[in-house]
Amino acid sequence: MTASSPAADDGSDEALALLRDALPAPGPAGESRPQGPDRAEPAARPAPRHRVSAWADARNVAARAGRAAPARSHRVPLEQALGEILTERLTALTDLPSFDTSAMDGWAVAGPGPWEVQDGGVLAGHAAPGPLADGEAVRIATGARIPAGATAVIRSEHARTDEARTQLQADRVVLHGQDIRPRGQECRSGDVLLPATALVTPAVLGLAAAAGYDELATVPRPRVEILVLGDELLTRGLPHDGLIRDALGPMLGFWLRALGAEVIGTRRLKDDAGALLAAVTGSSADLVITTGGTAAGPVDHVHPVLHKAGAELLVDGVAVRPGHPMLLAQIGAGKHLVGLPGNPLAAVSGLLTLAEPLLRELAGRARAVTYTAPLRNEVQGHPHDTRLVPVVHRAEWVVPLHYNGPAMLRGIAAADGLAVVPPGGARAGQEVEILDLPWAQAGSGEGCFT
Ligand SMILES: Nc1nc2c(c(=O)[nH]1)N[C@H]1C(S)=C(S)[C@@H](COP(=O)(O)OP(=O)(O)OC[C@H]3O[C@@H](n4cnc5c(N)ncnc54)[C@H](O)[C@@H]3O)O[C@H]1N2
Ligand code: MOO
Repeated sequence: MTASSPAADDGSDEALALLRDALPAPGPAGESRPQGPDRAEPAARPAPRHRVSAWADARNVAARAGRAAPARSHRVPLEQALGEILTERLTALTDLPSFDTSAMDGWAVAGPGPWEVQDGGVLAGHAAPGPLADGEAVRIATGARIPAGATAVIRSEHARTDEARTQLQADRVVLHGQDIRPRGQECRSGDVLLPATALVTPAVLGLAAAAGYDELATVPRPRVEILVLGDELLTRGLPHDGLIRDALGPMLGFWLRALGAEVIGTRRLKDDAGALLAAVTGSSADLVITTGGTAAGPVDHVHPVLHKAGAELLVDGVAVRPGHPMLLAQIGAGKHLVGLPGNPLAAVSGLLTLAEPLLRELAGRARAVTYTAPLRNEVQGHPHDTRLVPVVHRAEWVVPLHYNGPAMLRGIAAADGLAVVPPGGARAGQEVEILDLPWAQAGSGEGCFT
């Protein structure tokens, strides 16, 4: 990396710690150093069981698995369709507006002025008003029906009545049809408003309601069950006696929902192969997510359980740091399991590498437009593997964050996204692909991460 920060040009820089992988840093930051064949590794490490997939290939396999699942559609009340993808075109069920309507509060007038003011007035949502003859005017509210015979609306501030309030005079020229929204101005019944494949946003819900819909046909959110594995995990209080807090249970459900999933449950299981087998084979979810137990330790049960369950491993290890033991398996017809490594940032890496493309395709969503941004600082690479490194946006740059070790969430919690650093690393100024976090906005990410 560059020896000194070149970018002490904004107030936040002191809070931005740069990657120091090249330094022999002791302590927690040292964990961010890539582990690989070039580095000293425990002598006891077993030989790899299989060929790991390249990072981009693994994502493609996950996306293909999602695309291969049978197409699904359901019809749900509008409010339940938010965030889902339309499976049918949104066709107007009515003209919009559905009647000639006043665009302003004022007077509906017929023919040239001055006009004789009629009794009463026309309000939005009320019964059809009586017709106007030439030379007549009536008070009218925005959104009210235009009386038959009316030729224009004059805004209240552009006309005056005499003292007796029986005669109306305009202050300016009145154009034929002014401030009248004609029926069908926005669409005619049967017009296609949105294609199937459109994402249902709050604005789409509004349009659908305006166009007469009570329900929408959409791709159901893929149903996901989360199994958090580990004897060492606590759900409350401070770590003690070798026990630690479960950092994944509180995070994954919301993250998966942001990725388009319906989370049907989060269960915590002890390191017990039988319990895991029963949970995996008994789950009704489209996607089971496990955390931990993916490696080859004495209580790492995911591989043996998948074998016992007759699952087909589609991805078994990915050349990415952190997260390389992640896996994807088919556990039944249209049913998948993503095994996330237990180290929390490694689990995030697995979530974005395998779960995101799979869920995206199952939910019928389009792939986010990929983009690159220049790194403000050099990032040391792994010799063979892709690295995913938390970054924040700063002006036109992305700045790599410290505390990016596999067991750390401090970097990612302050990040806007993850930089995809190719094997071998990336120079300062080099363009790298950025995976945005679902909630990130460019320029956010303040926090203490030095
Ligand atoms: N001999 C080898 N050992 C390890 C390798 C390897 O290649 N050879 N890979 C390492 C890497 S890299 C990772 S990542 C982990 C993956 O391990 P597992 O998926 O089997 O996960 P666990 O062993 O269950 O846990 C790892 C670590 O994470 C902590 N953890 C687990 N769950 C949670 C949670 N819900 N919240 C917070 N922390 C969690 C757990 O306590 C461990 O510290 O394997 C390495 N080992
Ligand atoms: O590097 Mo592991 O894959 O800690 O995540």
